Amino acid sequence: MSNPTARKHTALPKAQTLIEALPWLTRHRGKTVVIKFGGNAMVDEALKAAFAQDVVFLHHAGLKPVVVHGGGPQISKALDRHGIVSEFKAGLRVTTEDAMDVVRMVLAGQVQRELVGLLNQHGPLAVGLTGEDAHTITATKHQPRIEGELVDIGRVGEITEIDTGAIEALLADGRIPVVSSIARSQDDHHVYNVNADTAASALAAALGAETLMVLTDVEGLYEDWPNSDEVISRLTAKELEKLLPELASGMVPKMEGCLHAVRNGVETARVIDGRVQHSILLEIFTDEGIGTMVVPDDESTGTEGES
Ligand SMILES: Nc1ncnc2c1ncn2[C@@H]1O[C@H](COP(=O)(O)OP(=O)(O)O)[C@@H](O)[C@H]1O
Ligand SMILES: CC(=O)N[C@@H](CCC(=O)OP(=O)(O)O)C(=O)O
Repeated sequence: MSNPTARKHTALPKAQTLIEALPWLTRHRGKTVVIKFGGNAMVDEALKAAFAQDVVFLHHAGLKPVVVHGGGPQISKALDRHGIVSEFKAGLRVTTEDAMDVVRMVLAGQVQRELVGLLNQHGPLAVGLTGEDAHTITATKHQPRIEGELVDIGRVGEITEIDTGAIEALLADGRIPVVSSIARSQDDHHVYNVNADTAASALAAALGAETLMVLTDVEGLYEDWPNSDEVISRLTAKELEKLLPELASGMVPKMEGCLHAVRNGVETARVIDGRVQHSILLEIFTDEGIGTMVVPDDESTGTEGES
């Protein structure tokens, strides 16, 4: 027969881990966290399942997670199957009318459904929606300027308005909203393709979220990409603003999104490595964090690594 005292002792480290999390949980209880899960980070089944566990953990710990998902690689694969070539300009997908149908089908019908399914393995928690639903995200045609010229990239949207009503109602009902980055159009009765980083940051700002977390396929913002893998662990909005013109395509909407978020009331915006299992919990529970944290200018003197 096993010794009950020894059994209690082996469980002690688990109790200590829970107790260590107590100050963090007390500080963040009731706060909204917008988590962007990038298509490039959704690389295997175990990672997606661990992501769902982390989000459900935050929910049960009393936070209000809102998931915004990407799906760039998944869209490119589907377009390829339809014989449509993927082309990016200014980091955004050139989206013809035909491509838009595929984008919507993949984001809302495939990627979002899969995440909702994974989250709901833990209970009746997740509800999927797109920016079209209840006017959550409204956009107008986006025309980026490339070398001084306005360029037509099809049905790509620039967000003009966010209505947080549906998401707030779901949060109040104890649900986890899972949002696809498709917007209703203010110009016609069709829809727009919106970059998922941009959608996540606009939602974080409109919801008054405490944190925006962007999960991607690199460790964070590299100081001198692609020459070195030195990650910038913390920077202020002003410091980030200076860096923005030097950044390359994939990081541009992410870091612009982080800047927009912290300039509009979000306390911290973080870029973290979604290829690491349980990266959300690691970012939260380790003092130094594991990725890049952007803070508003007036918090530049805040406690190093405070999370
Ligand atoms: N300074 C940088 N630091 C890190 N990654 C960078 C940087 N500049 C460009 N990148 C690229 O950005 C990519 C991430 O963006 P993206 O491919 O759009 O990912 P996601 O699908 O997660 O949105 C990285 O894999 C990397 O190739
Ligand atoms: C306009 C635009 O580029 N939209 C993106 C939407 C998906 C996305 O942003 O996915 P990731 O986060 O995985 O990159 C696209 O069509 O790929």
